[in-house]
Amino acid sequence: MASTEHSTAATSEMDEEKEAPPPQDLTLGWVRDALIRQEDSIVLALIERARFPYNAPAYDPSLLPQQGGRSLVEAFARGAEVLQAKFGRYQNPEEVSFFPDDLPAPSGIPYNFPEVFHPASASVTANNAIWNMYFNDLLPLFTVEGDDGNYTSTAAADLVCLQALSRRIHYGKYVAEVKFRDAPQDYMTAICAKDRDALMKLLTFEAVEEMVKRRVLKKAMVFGQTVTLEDKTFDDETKYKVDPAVVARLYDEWVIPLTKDIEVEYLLRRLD
Ligand SMILES: O=C(O)C(=O)C[C@]1(C(=O)O)C=C[C@@H](O)C=C1
Repeated sequence: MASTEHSTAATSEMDEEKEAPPPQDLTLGWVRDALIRQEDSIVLALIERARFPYNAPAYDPSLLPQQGGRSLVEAFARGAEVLQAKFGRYQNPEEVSFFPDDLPAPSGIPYNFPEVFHPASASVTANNAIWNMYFNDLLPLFTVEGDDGNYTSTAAADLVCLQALSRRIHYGKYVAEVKFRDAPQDYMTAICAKDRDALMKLLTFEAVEEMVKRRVLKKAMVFGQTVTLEDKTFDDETKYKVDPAVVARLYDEWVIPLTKDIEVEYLLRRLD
């Protein structure tokens, strides 16, 4: 009996860790838990990318003339998206393509993902802004200068970071939908007036944002330590795999503001 109880408890803990599709009766608590889980993916993706130096040739379009003016990173991302689209990645409304114009029809295993989004709002995207922010602002902050020739592995690691950031930021659509359903009258007034400032004010919870920033800073410290068998204390001299301050800044300057932009854009189309 005791062992059955134990295994039941273990299963439910594992279920909490697993990423299940959003339920139809979405709650703000459920969406926020999903955002917390995605913090792990983002921090770990940055740590993986930081294993390689900056690797400038991966971003230089002149080095791959046969790719029609595209850098290795862009050509790799486009090719990876084509392959992943073919096997159904973008059937999941959580996944948003960076290059949607060139994608083939899916021929993967069919699955009925719950339709949570309002149809007119579903196509809202911030992927251009995410792409530009990642390469122009973020990447130089968490990679060291240098060239170790691992351009394709670098491009693959970049794409994992971009996809994790994109998924998190576009989760703003779930947040917006659930907030709209919870207080339709408040939101309808601002939507009808096309009042972006009022919408921004309605959907902002500063105390939650502060908690998110403190938590990602802590996660970058915990996940970014070098684990050894010796006892040691962590202090200002501790070297982290990615600077925790950069992860906090990523959320403060880009992830949270872009999530809020997605929420506003989603809501503006919510009554169409
Ligand atoms: O949790 C929410 O209510 C969200 O809208 C998400 C989020 C975030 O990006 O983390 C964005 C806006 C809020 O001010 C708080 C947090």
